[in-house]
Amino acid sequence: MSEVPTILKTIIKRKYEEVEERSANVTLGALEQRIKQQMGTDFDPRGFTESIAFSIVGRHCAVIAEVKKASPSKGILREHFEPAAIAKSYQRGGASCLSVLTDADFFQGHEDYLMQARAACSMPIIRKDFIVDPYQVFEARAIGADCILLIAASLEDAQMAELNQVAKKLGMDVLVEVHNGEELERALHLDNRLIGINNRDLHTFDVSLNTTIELLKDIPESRIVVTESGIITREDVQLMHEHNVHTFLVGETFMRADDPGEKLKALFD
Ligand SMILES: O=P(O)(O)OC[C@@H](O)[C@@H](O)c1c[nH]c2ccccc12
Repeated sequence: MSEVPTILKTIIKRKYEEVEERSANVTLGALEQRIKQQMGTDFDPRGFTESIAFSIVGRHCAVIAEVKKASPSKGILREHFEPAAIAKSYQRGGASCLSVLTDADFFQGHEDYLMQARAACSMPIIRKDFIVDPYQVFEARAIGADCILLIAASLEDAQMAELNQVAKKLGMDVLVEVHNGEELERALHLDNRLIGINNRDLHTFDVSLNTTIELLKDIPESRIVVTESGIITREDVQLMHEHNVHTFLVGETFMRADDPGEKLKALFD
């Protein structure tokens, strides 16, 4: 693997500790039990990839709208933070899916935020966290996540393949995130349709939409490309459409707006 950015290293180190702490508290068996009990209820997977594919066919555009209170690079993004109200606003605004940060230490997220957002809408949700262990994948399903994020930069090939399989077995979809050619090549070996290209460089926090454009040529038509981070203006959206990228993951621009769903409409309608 190429060099892992320092912030990511710090976060990942903490995640392994977190898994230890959490699994001592709630066993994997207990999580499996909870998942079983919830079968046949509103917790059943909502079809994340399917919702995106449906929006692209119907309106040539799919937006994964993020619910994020803060980030390590920007600090607090939204003081008045109510995940249920934000989810409703996003649904009115025409989002296809939601992304909810559950990491507490670096993004001020929480599992409860995902559950609150999901109960308030009918959209599928990705658990936005740093997943390194199958335990977290079970945890994601137990709280109602429909999709998980796997960050290629922080995972070995075998680990990524295993986490991908565990997610699929539980009925969830997977978004594999890459930032360069080497990570993309590894991601393409996975049996998975959604490829996220993060425009944010985790070494410098610089954002460049060229990251998406440059990596595109190596991605087969059968995959769905999600451009992630740094989408701010209608020109940004237009630029992506010109390159045949129609799926967007947007956080900060919406979180800084009074009404996130209205901002979504203003950017994408
Ligand atoms: O807030 P932005 O610039 O619109 O970016 C959203 C999303 O791409 C970003 O939050 C993100 C991309 N990959 C991540 C991995 C972990 C945490 C967060 C992220």
